[in-house]
Amino acid sequence: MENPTVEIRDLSFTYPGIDGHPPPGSRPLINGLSLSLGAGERCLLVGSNGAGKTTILKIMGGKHMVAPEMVRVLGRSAFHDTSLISSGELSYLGGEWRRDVAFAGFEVSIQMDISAEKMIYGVSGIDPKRREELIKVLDIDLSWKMHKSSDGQRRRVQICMGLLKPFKVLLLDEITVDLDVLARANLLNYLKKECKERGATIIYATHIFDGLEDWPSHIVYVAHGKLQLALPLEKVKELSNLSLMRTVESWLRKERDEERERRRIRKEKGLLEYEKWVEGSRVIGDPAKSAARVTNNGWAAGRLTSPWQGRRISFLAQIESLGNNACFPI
Ligand SMILES: Nc1ncnc2c1ncn2[C@@H]1O[C@H](COP(=O)(O)OP(=O)(O)OP(=O)(O)O)[C@@H](O)[C@H]1O
Repeated sequence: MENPTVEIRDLSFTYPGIDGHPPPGSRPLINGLSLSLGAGERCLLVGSNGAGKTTILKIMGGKHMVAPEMVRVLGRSAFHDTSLISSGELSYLGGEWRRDVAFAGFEVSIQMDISAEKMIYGVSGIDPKRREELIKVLDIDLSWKMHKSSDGQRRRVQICMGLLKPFKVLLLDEITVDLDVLARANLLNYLKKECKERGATIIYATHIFDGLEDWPSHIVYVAHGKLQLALPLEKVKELSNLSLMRTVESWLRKERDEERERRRIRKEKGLLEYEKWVEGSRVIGDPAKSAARVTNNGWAAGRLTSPWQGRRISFLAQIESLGNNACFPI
């Protein structure tokens, strides 16, 4: 793809342990993931709980350090180039919204005794027309006091703040849970328009498929931190005559059944049925015994190269059978 807005190349990542390094014997949480997205594309990021969606979005949003060549947004690394976020070119919406709303590089409490108007109009350099449109789309009452608002009302203000600057890339980590049906539908329409009219790129991780049937241009499915599938929506529809939600449900069911089967076999062989967890990372077997195969898998404080570079992306066998055209150009 020429000039991708988002480019992930062979990304591997492990949450660091208390000493700042991957725990002994840990396997990367995100493993050999590659993906390219272009201007105007709306990508739905799907996967079961714990698959790694939030971690991937946070890495793209510069919240975790990886080697700069592993993740490029608008040709830059968000972790190393903070102007990507502070300029508003890259916007990340998700995370601990109940406490804070990140804006222009600052964390502002969203539960203070402050009005929606003060928060929204307190941001300088915003196109007034864009601001008015967002207030209308999200149906925000400017007199709402943040400390006395409902979860959904606060959420609308948070979303408005995150969209005030005309982003080029938007990362959404399920932020519509508290929105009512109308607010959600209006927001999704607005975001689609942003991609179509301004060429923005959106990556949206969600479990809620209501109103999404024709929203995405691409579907990306991750399981256990690995890319399983990355396809244009039409291709997914060609492959499955089920609704998008039922299609994703069938993928997750298959994944769960395979996982159960793996556990059954492990148990049969007298091995540990479940993987052990050390410092939030997966460890197979006894961590002490497996210390010998410690690898640094992408993350290292002050270290900007990865031994995993150059590894090829791996897909499930079922996806391989689709051929190379099944994936975004990488
Ligand atoms: N700060 C952290 N330190 C260590 N491990 C973490 C941390 N955050 C998440 N994890 C682990 O990383 C794995 C992936 O988590 P992540 O939040 O990325 O998944 P997800 O696909 O977004 O899940 P969900 O759909 O439940 O939101 C999980 O097993 C989780 O326990």
